[in-house]
Amino acid sequence: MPRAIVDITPAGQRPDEDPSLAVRNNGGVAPSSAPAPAGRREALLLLSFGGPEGPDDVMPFLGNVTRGRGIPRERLEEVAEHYHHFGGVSPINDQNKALIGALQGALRAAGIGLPVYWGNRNWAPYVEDVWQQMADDGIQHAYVLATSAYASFSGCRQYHEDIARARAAMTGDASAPSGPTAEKLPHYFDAEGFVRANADALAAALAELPEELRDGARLVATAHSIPDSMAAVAGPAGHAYEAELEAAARQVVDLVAPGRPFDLVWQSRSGPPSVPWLEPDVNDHLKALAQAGEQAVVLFPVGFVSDHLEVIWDLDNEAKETAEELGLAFARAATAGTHPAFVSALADLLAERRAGGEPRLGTNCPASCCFVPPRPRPTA
Ligand SMILES: CC1=C(CCC(=O)O)c2cc3nc(cc4[nH]c(cc5[nH]c(cc1n2)c(C)c5CCC(=O)O)c(CCC(=O)O)c4C)C(CCC(=O)O)=C3C
Ligand SMILES: [Fe+2]
Repeated sequence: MPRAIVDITPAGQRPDEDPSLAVRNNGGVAPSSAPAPAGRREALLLLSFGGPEGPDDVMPFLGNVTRGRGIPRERLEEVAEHYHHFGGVSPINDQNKALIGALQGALRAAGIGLPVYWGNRNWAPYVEDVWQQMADDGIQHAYVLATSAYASFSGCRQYHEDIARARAAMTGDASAPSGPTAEKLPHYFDAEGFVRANADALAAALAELPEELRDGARLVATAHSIPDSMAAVAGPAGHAYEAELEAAARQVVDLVAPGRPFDLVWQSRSGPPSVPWLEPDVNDHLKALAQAGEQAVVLFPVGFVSDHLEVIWDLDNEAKETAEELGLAFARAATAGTHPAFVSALADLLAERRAGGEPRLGTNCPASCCFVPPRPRPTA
């Protein structure tokens, strides 16, 4: 069912102009540089996007995702079709459950006895409900692992806002947040295990191509397109989304084929055509490659952490079809998923944060980092 979403940041104000908005990081809790206090009851929370579990969920889910974000109706209907193609079920929920299972194993193995919870922004289990659950269970502090490795409003700041919203929902009063305090774990695009997982997948995808095409195949990294205006404010100095993606893709390729060139292109564009988003689109890029005489491509969606709907629809259906029409040999690398190196990198991030030290970007973000002004919403 759709859910009333409380506005955290009033429209028309910037956090650096209004100091009361500057504490939204980590739900209003300044990240600590000291080690976790002994005896504090802590948890790890996997915070994700959420996805529909059946046909009737699809439209309410899309309503939650796009509320106030100016996405045209036609785009929603088109995306709804993608979900209906898979029975109205997003793969992202099972993927998150699998990641939680793997994380529980890794934490046990590392002797970190924290329970792992799961909450989402756009679908059940909602982050507000899991916050109440953690409070009921006596959890005092949550380390929040978002299912995005990068900067940007969508990938970082919006997760901070989710935490703030969940803490505000505990009392129904945004000025009196309650429940467990929180620290979001930092961006992990450059974590060795994330890079290793993507590199293993890239090597496996390359090996799917006919042998004579492998050395010449074009390596193409993909990530979710975002509006130019969102890209311009990503990170403390702007454009951190693109910079982090470029850095991650470079490291991935260097593990497989040191120094080999690659392209970074964008997928899953949304929004009205009048609004510029990051380009080129992956399909346009494939056309340009074919025109330039390329014979084979390997796509690696380094911008995502699991093979969710936008990966399997936009790449395995659309981009693959484009490549076939163009006569390009095509392979698609898997995302990090539950690769053991990735899972242990995530456990390391948690251990690092619990040990204290300077909080890194993603945990501690400047007040207006990744800030995209909310669109004014119609008043009820
Ligand atoms: C940067 C980024 C990530 C990666 C970081 C992260 O993972 O957080 C991401 C992930 C995801 N995006 C997802 C789904 C959707 N994203 C949409 C819309 C949008 N995404 C955006 C950006 C991103 N999105 C933006 C700027 C919009 C426009 C609306 C707005 O300004 O907010 C829409 C609305 C319809 C449409 O227009 O496409 C849907 C359904 C799913 C779930 C897939 C599944 O169910 O398996 C996942 C993991
Ligand atoms: Fe998205």
